[in-house]
Amino acid sequence: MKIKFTKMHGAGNDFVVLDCTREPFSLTPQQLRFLADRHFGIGADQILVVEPAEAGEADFKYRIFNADGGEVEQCGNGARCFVKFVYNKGLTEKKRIRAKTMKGVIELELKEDGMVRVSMGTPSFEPSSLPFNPQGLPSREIRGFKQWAVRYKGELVWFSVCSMGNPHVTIVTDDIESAPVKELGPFIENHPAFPRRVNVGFIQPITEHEANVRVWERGAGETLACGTGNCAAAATSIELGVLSSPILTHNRGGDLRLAWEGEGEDVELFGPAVTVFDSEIEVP
Ligand SMILES: N[C@@H](CCC[C@H](N)C(=O)O)C(=O)O
Repeated sequence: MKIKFTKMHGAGNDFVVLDCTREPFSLTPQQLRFLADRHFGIGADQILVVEPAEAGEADFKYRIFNADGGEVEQCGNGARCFVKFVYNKGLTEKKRIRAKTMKGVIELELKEDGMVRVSMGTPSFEPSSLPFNPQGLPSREIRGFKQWAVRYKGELVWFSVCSMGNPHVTIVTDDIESAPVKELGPFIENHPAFPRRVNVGFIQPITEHEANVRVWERGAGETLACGTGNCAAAATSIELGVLSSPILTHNRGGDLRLAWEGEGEDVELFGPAVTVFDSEIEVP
């Protein structure tokens, strides 16, 4: 089967975007892994599939698949690319779009300067929302905000949990470059306390409103940026009192801007969305 695709990225978090609004088709997890494969396929952290929404519920349905072929709930950088994709392909004339994801409807806005603002929904710090089963793990509170620890190489590593629709752990570090993202990331991603696995973010506050961030993504490994990982890390850092809104984050693939006014409010994410090329590929 030959399919048309668009390669895009948001701060270096890269995507294969598929238009299934006119002709629906479905791909097996093996075919999705092939598309994401950087040696034998196109290469991507996630595959984004645009579908029509049910009448009245949203403008589009937007599905997200990790490079390992698993379908997931939410993707912040992908959401920005999705907006640019539907607008540039003439699938809509709207610049404010509502998109239905696995976890509900998110609101997006294409700005005049080409940047995209996404309302990513309210963060939840409830363990059950990830899900996270903390039984047996050491715990503590900082300013009334709960943290837990895993033992890694003989040391306790303290972390917080946050759901942005998808599950996140955030670890505050004082040196982002030496943070063991590639070792501790997969260790926590696959820890039995997280039955649906988890994304693992590291954040190094620089000033009250600025931080460095790296994220080990569930089902994709370390990416150059993770939008929901940045949202979770920002909201967690605000709760811990180490950062204040608004926050500028530096990621290996570029900068993102975030704002969160506290409990019950949506996290706002701003950043770039770039089209790299359009092409087609024979999928085995
Ligand atoms: N890159 C994304 C998140 C994609 C999904 C994530 N790996 C998960 O498994 O939840 C983003 O920009 O948010």
